[in-house]
Amino acid sequence: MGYLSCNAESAISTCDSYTFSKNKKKHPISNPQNKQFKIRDFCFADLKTATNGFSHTNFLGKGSHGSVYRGVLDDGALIAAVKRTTNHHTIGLGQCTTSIASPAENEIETLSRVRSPRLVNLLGFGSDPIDGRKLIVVEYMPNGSLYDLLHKNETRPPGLARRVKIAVQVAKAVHHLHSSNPPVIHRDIKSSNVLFDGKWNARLGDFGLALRGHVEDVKIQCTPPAGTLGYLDPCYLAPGDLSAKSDVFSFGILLLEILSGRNAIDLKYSPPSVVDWAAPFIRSGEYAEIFDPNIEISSDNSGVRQLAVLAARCVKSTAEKRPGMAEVVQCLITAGKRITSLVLGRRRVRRTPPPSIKYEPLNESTETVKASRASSRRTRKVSGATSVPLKTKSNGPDCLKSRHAARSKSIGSVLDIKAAPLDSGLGRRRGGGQGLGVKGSMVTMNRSKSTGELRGTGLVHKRNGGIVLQMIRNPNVRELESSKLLVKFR
Ligand SMILES: Nc1ncnc2c1ncn2[C@@H]1O[C@H](COP(=O)(O)OP(=O)(O)OP(=O)(O)O)[C@@H](O)[C@H]1O
Repeated sequence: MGYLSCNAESAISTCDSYTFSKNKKKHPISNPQNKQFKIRDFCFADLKTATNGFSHTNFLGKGSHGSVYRGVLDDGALIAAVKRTTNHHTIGLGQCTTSIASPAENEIETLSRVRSPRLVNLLGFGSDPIDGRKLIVVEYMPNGSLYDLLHKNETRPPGLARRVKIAVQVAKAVHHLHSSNPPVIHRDIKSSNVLFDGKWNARLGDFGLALRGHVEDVKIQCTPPAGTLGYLDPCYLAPGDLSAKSDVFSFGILLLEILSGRNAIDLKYSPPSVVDWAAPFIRSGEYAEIFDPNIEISSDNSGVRQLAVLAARCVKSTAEKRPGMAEVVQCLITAGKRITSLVLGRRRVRRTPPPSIKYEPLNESTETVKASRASSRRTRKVSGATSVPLKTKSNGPDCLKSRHAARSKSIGSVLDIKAAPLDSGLGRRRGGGQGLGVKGSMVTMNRSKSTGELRGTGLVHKRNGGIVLQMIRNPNVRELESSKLLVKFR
């Protein structure tokens, strides 16, 4: 994808203290945040040998500013990625004043000042003695990019817990940049710039467009907007519009991409923009709709709602209304915990058979009922409705007789459902349920101890060959979210 940037060759540089200076690179740069680490000035011949003469076999990929090669250095002790830039074009840094910074120079300058286990860190640099083109040597990421994982993964798509873990790691990377002094605004957060290290931890890379400095600094005030289409903050139209919140917007797009598995701009969808596509679902509370249909999710999990709402907040059209990255990190961690606890719950349920639950249908014969929720897209769509179909394995007319008012595997825990005829002494009909015109059974629900939250009363109905559980308003349960069945109370 191309950059929206003003790469004016005539750009002139500022004399601000952060601009990369040719004089500085003669000697290794010590990193102020990690005094131990020295940025190395590699000899071109060594980099050429390390990459087998920039051969095809060492080729890792090509970006807008150059090709990347795997390099073996220090007699095999160091494996690095060597980015060989293809041209001298500038990223418009410092167009108000006097020097030209290429993306490579900018990347070296920025990365030599920040260092984190969440970033693809700079190891050193070099330059081609013939044409002076820069070579950037960074940590080698052997497991590809997040873009590949999400969009080119032919095997199993990553599950929700893993996606959230990745989102947390990227959010921490961005937070680290924003909280550096002076702050760094990445300006190009996207899935192809998130790479996986040897332990499959996500790292943020490609600092070609990054800006280091305070927003009021001359350099930032003079640098034209740049970024990748689809991720670019719509508020960022002029240099003076730039703030850390532009990164928050791009991160929000990335989060939507991670959750949905669709591209930031995807012509297979209508509308093609992931924001335009996801926003109506989130606005109407149909959070589950924005999640990748290839992964198991529990639409009634509060973590799911939290993720969707967080993504929506990050991509708000007003920059000031977007959260800061510290809040984003916290929110993702909380959501991740909720999701992980559910996954653990599900595993537990798989190992131990669910307890039998007494079910007393209208004919007063006692049946055992297991609670589950349908995981179909159709069912998720009903999340905003008054009642939720509880899909049973049998969809036939006899499904009421089938063992349960079921819950999908994705929910992970079992609901105790005790049902009794309306006219039995077990429950008293209150308010809801009158309009369905189907004689139902009164049920009381208690969530299993492992995850315990749901309590309420409802009606079981036979409808369209399936079972419908209609919850009746429980004055003690105020929030829809309290229900683990995504039932909207009347
Ligand atoms: N540190 C690295 N380790 C391993 N592979 C890398 C590394 N850095 C980049 N690559 C590979 O090289 C490719 C090109 O990377 P580069 O950062 O130049 O461009 P990009 O991010 O894909 O695109 P653009 O330049 O348009 O942002 C990437 O797709 C990635 O697969």
